[in-house]
This record gives sequence, structure tokens and C-alpha cells, in this order.
Amino acid sequence: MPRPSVDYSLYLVTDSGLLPKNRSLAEQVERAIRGGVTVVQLREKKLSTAEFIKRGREIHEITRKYNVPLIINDRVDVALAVDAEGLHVGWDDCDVKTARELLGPDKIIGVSITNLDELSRLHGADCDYLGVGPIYATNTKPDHDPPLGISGLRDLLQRKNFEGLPSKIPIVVIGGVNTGNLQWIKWAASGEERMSIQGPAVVSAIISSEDPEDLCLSFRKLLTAPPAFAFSQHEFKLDDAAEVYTNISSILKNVHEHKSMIHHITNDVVKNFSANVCLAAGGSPIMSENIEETADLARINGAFVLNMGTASPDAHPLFFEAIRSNNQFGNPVVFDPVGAGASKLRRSTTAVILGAGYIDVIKGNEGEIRTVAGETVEMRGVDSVDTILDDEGESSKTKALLVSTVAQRHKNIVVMTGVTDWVSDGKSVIAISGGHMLQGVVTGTGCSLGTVIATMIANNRNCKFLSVIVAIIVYNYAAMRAAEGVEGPGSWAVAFIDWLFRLSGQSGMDALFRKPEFKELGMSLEIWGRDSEGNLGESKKVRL
Ligand SMILES: Nc1ncnc2c1ncn2[C@@H]1O[C@H](COP(=O)(O)OP(=O)(O)OP(=O)(O)O)[C@@H](O)[C@H]1O
Ligand SMILES: Cc1ncsc1CCO
Repeated sequence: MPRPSVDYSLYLVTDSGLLPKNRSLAEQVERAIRGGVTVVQLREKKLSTAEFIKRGREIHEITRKYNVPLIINDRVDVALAVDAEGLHVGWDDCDVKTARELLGPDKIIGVSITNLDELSRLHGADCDYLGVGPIYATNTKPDHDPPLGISGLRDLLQRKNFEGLPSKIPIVVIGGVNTGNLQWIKWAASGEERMSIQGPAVVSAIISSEDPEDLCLSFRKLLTAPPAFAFSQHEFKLDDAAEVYTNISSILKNVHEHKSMIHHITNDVVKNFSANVCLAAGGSPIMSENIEETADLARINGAFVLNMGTASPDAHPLFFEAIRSNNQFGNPVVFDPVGAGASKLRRSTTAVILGAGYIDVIKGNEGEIRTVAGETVEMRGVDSVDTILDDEGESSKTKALLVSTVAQRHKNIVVMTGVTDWVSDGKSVIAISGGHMLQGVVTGTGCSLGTVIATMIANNRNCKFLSVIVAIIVYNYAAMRAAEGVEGPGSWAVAFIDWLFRLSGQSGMDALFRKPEFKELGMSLEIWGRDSEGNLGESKKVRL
């Protein structure tokens, strides 16, 4: 019998410990298959060999009825005894070569891949599919490897070592995949032609479901539905000042009309300032750290700000739940890795958050963004340590490459603040001048830029990149006007909120931008494109 051709689009991995009360594994598997599961992997870590074989035969009877392949986890002997269609191995299990010799040429063999090193070691192996993960953190395997997140998944998919494997080898993604993040994962991994993600491998969501049939139908719909809002759907031009003004007006108009709720989980220092900034910018803030209400808030939320400025490790479950539910409802997530390079705890919290779900915007100062990029940066607390000195010549190119590389790895938008603010969607990089040195001596001006970005993006979901650019221009403009005639940082902070309020009224901004005072501030945008080889082209300057 030739090796069967397999539809890997909805792959169920069992875990009998997670079944709902009074439900047998056999019943749960059958219901899931009726909902659209296309492959079943039987994973039993606690059963004796005899019990495993007995259960394997029982489940095989069901899968056969529906013509769905049964894959046995880890145990070649059980796969042979049950005459299952295949075997799935990890790196502590039987190696692929031995498994192939024992099982023969007709059986399916799948392998777990958790990092780049394992992928290299697989060169030339006779296997049929790869289970890549964990994508996100999960409780199913408490001892699991660190989550890959979107950046780790993209690193793997871009790796040329796939050349040592059958071309277009199917991939299933595993670990924390649910109906809330599946489309994000598929979208984030798209564009890597060397292989194809065929679908999710799901454990807890399906196995613990009261209604697995209905849940699997939802998974199936998501697999074929168009992707959730990505940031690149909306084409826009910033070729001259007039185009920039038009874009600012259209973004602000939506903000003004909707007054979206912006859920903040933010630090104790800036809560009040950020809430006032949010109101002044046209949003409706709610500062809440109650895990019990994150899902309810996500239902009505416009965008979500996650700022780890004073976070303790106890807050990790809250972060997971908040990211998960905001991903589920498609609310943009803005992450501020405050002080990311200052301590071991902050470095690990950054990794935890980036491995918890899809993040639309990462916003930080230079020290924070370089930490996210994987550099070891000794930060002085929450303040940036700027070593890429100025914003001219080679150092401006270095900054442009830094933000665009981080954005490419996470397939999102990255903002790096400083005297000049840098923003990239991985393809273009824009350096935005403006702002005032007083911002450097008022705490929370970076944090509340995250708030304004979230406010602008909340109701402009099909043009996220443009919304972020507009947020920074408006923010910097308000900061400069607020500095006119003030005594120092204290009165600047008050004047700043006044100016933000004045500008965010759509007609106010529109009128103000066309006035000579605006031109006199000398704000500008410098724009680079990045080609497919990753090179930056010549930049173009637009004076506002
Ligand atoms: N010297 C400066 N000139 C112009 N703008 C500045 C200057 N310093 C900071 N800014 C502006 O201040 C805002 C915050 O940037 P900064 O890099 O200080 O953030 P941060 O370190 O994260 O702040 P915080 O942690 O206090 O919230 C940005 O909009 C940035 O453009
Ligand atoms: C000062 C400070 N410390 C933790 S968070 C924060 C606010 C600015 O990031």
C-alpha cells in the first residue's frame, strides 16, 4: 500500500487528561472528526504498553470509519501493533531513520521541530510532515520549549535547510493555537514559499471542549476565511506635505467619530497621565488589571495597550489572557517593553509577552528595541541608552535597518523613539522629526505615545501603519507647540494635554496643519524602502 496522501489542515492531538467530565476519549475524537478534524494523533504518556495498544485499537476503529489517518505519538511498537497509518516523533524519541526501517516505506512519519538547530539536524530525513512549535505558550506540556512566537516561526520558515527535506514539506503549527490566533499565525507566516503551513495541530482547545464538533467547524471556517485585518491592506502615499495632511485628516476623522475604548494594562507611574492623554487624543481609556474581565473588555475594546513598566511575574497569566482575547476579537495590541534591557526579569517578561500572541505594534526607546532585537543592552532603568549616536548618515541607516529587521521578524509595526522617531512595517522605514527635549524630562511620554498610537489604530484597522505614522506626527506637533512659553517640564505636561486635545478634533488639526506656524516648526519625514534582498534604497525627505 503506498504512503497515503494526507490532508493536514486540522490535526488533532489527544490528551485524555483534558476531557470534559463524563466524556470518553473515543466520543470526543469522533465528535471532533465530525466537525472536520482531518488527522488524529494519539498521545498517551501515562498508559502501560498494553493499555496504549488497547486504546489505539479503539480509536483506530473510529478514525478508519471516517477515513482519517491515525498517528501514534512516540511509540513505534504501538504504531505497529495497532497498524496505525503513522508515527510522530520528538527528539527524545526514536530517530526518523530507525523509525522508517521499522515501519517500512508506507507509513507516515512526522517530526516535532522546536528550533533552528533541530531543523538542521533533520537534513535528508525521510519524513512526511513537520509539527512546528510551540508557537505560543501552553499548559498542555508544562516542560515545553520556549515559545517560538511569530519571530521564531518566521526564522524557521526562512531557513534554507528545508532544502534537505522533501520540497514543500507540509507543516502543522502547534502550541497555544486557537480560534483567536489561527488567522494571525497563518497570515504572519505567509510569503515563505519554501514550505506551506497546512493548518493547526490542536490539543487542549478541542479536547477540553464541551462541543468539539462546533469548535472544529469554527476552525474550518477560519482556515478558509480571508485573514483578519493586517496592516498592509491599505495603500497610501506620503509623497508631499499635501498627501500627509490628507492622510492625517482621514485618520483623525475616524478617531473622532468612534471614540474607541482603549484597554490599558500599564505601569503604576503613568496610569493617570496616559488616561488623560487617551481622552485628549479622542479615545476612551480603561485601566484594568483584572483577569476576570479581560475577555469582556476585549468584546468592546478598540485597541489594547500592554505596558510592562512595573509588571511582576504574577501578572503573566493576565498578559496571556488579555492578548489571547484581544487577538480573538481582532483588537490591535500595542506593546511597550519598558526597560526591557534593564534586568533579567524584564528581558524574560519581554520574551513571555512576545510568545503569548500576535502583537501589532512594538513601541520602545532605542535600548528597548535593541533588546527586542536580541542585543544585550545594559539599560539605565527605563531610560534609553543610545549608542547609535545621531540620526544622520550611517547611524540613521543603522537605525532604519534595526527597526525594519525587528518589524520583519515579528511581521508587525515597530516604533523606536528618541530625538527622531523611527517606524517600520518591515518594508518601509520612516524617520519622523519633531517633538521637544522637555519630553525627555517628563516621565511617561514614551508610554503615552503608545496610548495615542492605540487610539489612532483602534478605528483605522485596515491602515495600521499609516495610523501609527499619524499618531507620531500629531504627538510630536503637540509636544512642540506645548513647549512654547512654558516654564519647564511640569507646565509642559499640562500644556501638552491641552494641545493634544486641540489637535485631535479633526477640524482643528486640519486647520492647524495648513497654518504657517506649522511649517515654521520644520517637521519632516524621511522615507526609505527596503528591497527583497533587505537593502535600503535612497531615502526621500518630505517637509511638512
Ligand atoms: N530630545 C528630544 N527631542 C525631541 N523629541 C524627544 C526628545 N526626547 C524624547 N522625545 C520624544 O518623546 C517621546 C518619548 O520618547 P522617549 O524615547 O523619551 O520614550 P521613553 O524612554 O519610552 O519614555 P518613558 O519611559 O518616560 O515613557 C517620543 O515621542 C520622542 O519623539
Ligand atoms: C519611571 C518608571 N518606572 C517604571 S515604569 C516608569 C514610567 C516610564 O517608563
